[in-house]
Parts: sequence; C-alpha cells; structure tokens
Amino acid sequence: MFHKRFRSIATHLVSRIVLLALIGMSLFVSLLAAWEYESGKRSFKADMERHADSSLLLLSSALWDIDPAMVGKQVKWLGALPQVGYVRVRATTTGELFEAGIPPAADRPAVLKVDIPAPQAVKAAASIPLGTLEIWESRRYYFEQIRNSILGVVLGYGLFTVMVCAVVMVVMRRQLQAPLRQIAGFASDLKPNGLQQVLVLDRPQRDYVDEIDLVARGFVQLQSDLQGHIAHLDRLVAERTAQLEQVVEEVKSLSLTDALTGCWNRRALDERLNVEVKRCLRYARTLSVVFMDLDHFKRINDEYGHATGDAVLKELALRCQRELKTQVDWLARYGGEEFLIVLPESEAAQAHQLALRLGSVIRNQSIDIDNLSLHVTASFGIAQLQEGEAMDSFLHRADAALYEAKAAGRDCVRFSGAHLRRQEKAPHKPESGRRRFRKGPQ
Ligand SMILES: Nc1nc2c(ncn2[C@@H]2O[C@H](COP(=O)(O)OP(=O)(O)OP(=O)(O)O)[C@@H](O)[C@H]2O)c(=O)[nH]1
Repeated sequence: MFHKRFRSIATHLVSRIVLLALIGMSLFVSLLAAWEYESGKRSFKADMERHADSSLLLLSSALWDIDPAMVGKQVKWLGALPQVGYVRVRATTTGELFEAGIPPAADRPAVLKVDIPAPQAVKAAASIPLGTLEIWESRRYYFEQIRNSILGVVLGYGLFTVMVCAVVMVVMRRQLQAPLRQIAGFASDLKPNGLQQVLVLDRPQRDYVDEIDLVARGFVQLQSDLQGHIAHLDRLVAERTAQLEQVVEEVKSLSLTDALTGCWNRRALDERLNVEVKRCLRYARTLSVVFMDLDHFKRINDEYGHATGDAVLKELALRCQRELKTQVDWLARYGGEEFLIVLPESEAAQAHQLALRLGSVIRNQSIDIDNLSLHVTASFGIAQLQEGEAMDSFLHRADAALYEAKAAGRDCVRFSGAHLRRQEKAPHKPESGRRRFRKGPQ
C-alpha cells in the first residue's frame, strides 16, 4: 500500500530533539567561549597584579643591590606560574634584561606593565624607577581552560539530550507507537462481514482518556455506523430484488398471456405443447387437442364494432375455461377468434365430449353485451396424438378437422383421421376462403 520507507514518529521526534540540541549547544558553546575568554583575561590581570605586588619589593631591592641572580630567580618564579606565558624585567640603569617563558608576537602588548620603584629607604635619593616588569598571559593555558569548560558543558548537555531522547522514545513507544500499531493491525484485518469485532487495546486502566482512546472510540463508532449502513443496504437490495423478481414474473406472465382473454398466448402454446407432446411420446401417454373457432365472427365485428367483438372473444374464453374441469387441461388463444384446448391424458372421445358440451354452451347461452344479446356458434376440430408424431403434424390434423367442421356447415365437431371421422357425418363442400393450418396467429 505504501511505497515509502517506514519511519516512526518517535524516531522523527528524537531526530528533531537532537538537531535542536545541537543548534542550542553550538550557540551556547560560542557564548560560553567568548565569556570564558573575557573573564579569563580579567581574572588573569587581577592575578598578575597580586603577584606583581608581592614581587615588586623583592625586585626593587635586588635591582638596587644589583643582584642579577635574585632578579633572575624572581622572574623565573613568575614565569613558572601556569597562567603566565612570558615575563620580562628591564633594569633602567644597566639596561639588563631578565626574561622567562616564550616571548609573544611582537605586536602583542603585555597584560600588565608596572614600574619597579626604588626601595622605601632610598626613595628620596632615587626618584626614577629602577626598571619595568611586564607580564603576558599564557594563551595555551587559557585556551585549555576554555576547552575544558566547553567539554564539560558539551558532555553535560549531550548526556541530558540522550536522557531526554531515551525518555521520549520510551514514552512514545508505550503511549503512542504500540497502541497505534495495534489499531492499524486491527483496521487492516477488519472485514466487511466481521465488523462486530471489538478493538481491545493492551493499555493499563486509567482515570482519563487521551488521543489514542479517542481514535479507538472513533473506530467503534465507525464500525457501528458501517454495520448499520450495510444492514440498510442489505435490506434495500432484498427489497429491490423482490420488486425486480415481481416485475420479472409479471413481464414473464405478460409475455406468455393473451392480453385480451387472459388465457395462454401463442408463444406459451408453442412452448407448453412442445413439452407436452415430447412427454406423451416418451411415456406413451394419450394427448388430444381441440381447435375451436367462432363462426362468422367477422360479421359481429362488422355489425357491432371491434369492441363488441373483443367482448365476445373474452366471454368465449371464459366459458371455455369454465368447461375445462381438470387441472391438467388448458386453453390457449391460437390467433384471432381461434382457440386451442389441450387435453393431456385424454383420448379423442373425451375431447369430443368436451367439444360437444362447449358447442352447446356457446350456442344455447346468449352473450349479453350492453343492450345487445348475441347468439354465436363455434366449430371444433379434434386430433389425438399419434405414435411418433411431430407437433406440427398433430396441430395440422386438428386444424384440418376444424376446416372440415366449417365446411360441414359450422357449429359442429370433426375428428382428424379416417377411422374417427366416420363417427360424424361427412363434410359438406368447403366454403371458399376458409384458411388452412397456420404456423402463427393471423
Ligand atoms: N374484435 C376482434 N376481432 C378480431 C380479433 N382478431 C381477429 N379478429 C377478426 O376476426 C375476424 C375473422 O374473420 P374470418 O377469418 O373471416 O372468420 P369468420 O368471419 O369467423 O368466418 P369463419 O371462421 O369462416 O366462420 C376478422 O374480421 C378479424 O379482423 C380480435 O382480437 N378482436
């Protein structure tokens, strides 16, 4: 997920503390060095004044007595002081020079320069000074002093910084890093179906809350909100799926149902009859169909209008449905004013009985629409499925039988097949214009 290297907050914080400490220390050390140098110079001068005071008496009498050994000894003693770099005594009368230490650069003035007066006892006789005493500081000594002082400060400062960093690391690890890592691990392991998991942090009980507790509390809230949201979405999906299934069912039903009469349409007929024919052929079951066609329906349309024709068709389908007593028989609108009744497990004789009954119902019961009382008749053609017969041929025979019924003067029933046709009177001459077996609705 992340392509950058990991760097903990504690490390970041510690590096910042170290950087800050270094900057602070540099400033502090610079100031300290300057201060140490100045104060060193001041204390050196005071020191030298003290030593000069104590040496002046000795130097004064030594010069007066012209005792160069004593002067040299005293100069050596002064030069041996660790803070003194160079000491020089020049005798005024003889011009003799006594020195100790390493001579400084020519342009460096002496820190202390004092005249050596004549001893008290002869002061009146010799009013001019017997010589001059000059003292230079030892730079090396003072630089060492400053270095030692800075080293102490640096060590102390460094030690303090290390301790602060260690404390920060420990506190950050315990208080921040460990719980944050735990929260991050919990979050990455969280699955949509495991939102009820509870985040438990390995932290001691305390009587206050901190930022980590707030994050953990936020997590609990987020989980609960997500659970609620998912549950809501699940409900919504279930609701929508049910609605969709209902719509699909309705569409399916509409696609298989005839809108006018409510019985199966031609499409459903083809699907269902095909299955029925195959089933009967495989298990050697009987299957019969009855083609039913209203007689002179065109006249009704022509005389009373299309709407009346529709009402007649609806009524015809209704009467048909009422006569189909068993659950297995079913009715389909084949096209126009033509219907097909499918009778599984029925022989032609049973289909005949049904057709006669239906014919009688249609003939004898007027169809009342508004103020009209219409009397209609229907013709029927029957066929029983033969061994190994295809659906088309089966329907074709039933349609041919209907054609015969029409030709025989209508309002009658005809069978397909010579042996059965004998049961009914031979057909009359067919009327011209009667349609033949069709593959689809007209
Ligand atoms: N009202 C209405 N009429 C329809 C519908 N479908 C087909 N028709 C009509 O049904 C009539 C069928 O006419 P024909 O095929 O000549 O049949 P017929 O007048 O019944 O004559 P025969 O069948 O020979 O007795 C036509 O006038 C079609 O317009 C429909 O859904 N509603």
